[in-house]
Amino acid sequence: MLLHFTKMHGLGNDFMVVDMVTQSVRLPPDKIRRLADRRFGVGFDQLLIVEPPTDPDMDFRYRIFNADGSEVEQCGNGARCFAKFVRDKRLIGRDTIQVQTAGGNIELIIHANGEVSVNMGVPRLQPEDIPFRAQEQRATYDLRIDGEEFEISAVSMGNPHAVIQVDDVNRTPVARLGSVMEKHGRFPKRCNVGFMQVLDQAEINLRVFERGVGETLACGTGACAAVVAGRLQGLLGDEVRVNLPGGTLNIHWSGEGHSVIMTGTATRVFEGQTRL
Ligand SMILES: N[C@H](CCC[C@H](N)C(=O)O)C(=O)O
Repeated sequence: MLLHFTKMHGLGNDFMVVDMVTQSVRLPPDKIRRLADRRFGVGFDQLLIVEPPTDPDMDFRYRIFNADGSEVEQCGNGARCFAKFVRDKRLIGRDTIQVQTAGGNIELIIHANGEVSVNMGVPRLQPEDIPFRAQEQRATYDLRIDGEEFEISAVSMGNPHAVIQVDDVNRTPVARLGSVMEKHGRFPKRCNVGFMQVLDQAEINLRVFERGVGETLACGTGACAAVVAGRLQGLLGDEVRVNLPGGTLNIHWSGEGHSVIMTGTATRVFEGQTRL
């Protein structure tokens, strides 16, 4: 059985994108893990599946699997690549695309310059919606990681994020702290871990240790979660440039109850096929 796919990335966060509208293949977790392997398989941070919607108001359904085979609720960089993929494959003729995901429905807008804006929906801050174990919703929570006390924010963009403010992202032990924080007991579904260095009200540096993957070159939902966390602490304004190792995203959020809008590039690397 041949599986056709497109290799793409959003600021170096890389994806194997599979059209399950015109082809149909079963991809169990062990097969996903093998495909994710950069030596024995295609190699990716996430596998993105394009499917027909089950919600008649949506154009497509978008499923996301981490390199470890776990299915997750949302992927921001992947959403921009999803938009480019369905337009390039002529699976849709419009530049505004309504997409159903496990983490909530999102709207993708393809701009004339090739950049894509994604309405990522309203961030979820109530502990039970993240999910995060806490008595009440707060802007920050005290947490012990590896014997050290940290002040973190907890935000869901459909997927769970912890955000930790640091003085310098380049001097932060992201792998050590991220690997402990990802599995912290107060996040029942584990979490993505963002390390945010606030430069001023309109710009941050960010590194993200992703749930089920490890540190990636960029994380779209992580960028959204960091801006939400920073704004809730009065550190950031409505428009923020987020500098990630793989490039910069523009995030707009005008406060609680409003949607987060993420804008950035999407890149196709190559078309491929693999025998299953
Ligand atoms: N790279 C993705 C995030 C994937 C999130 C996944 N690691 C999870 O377990 O939630 C992004 O651009 O938003």
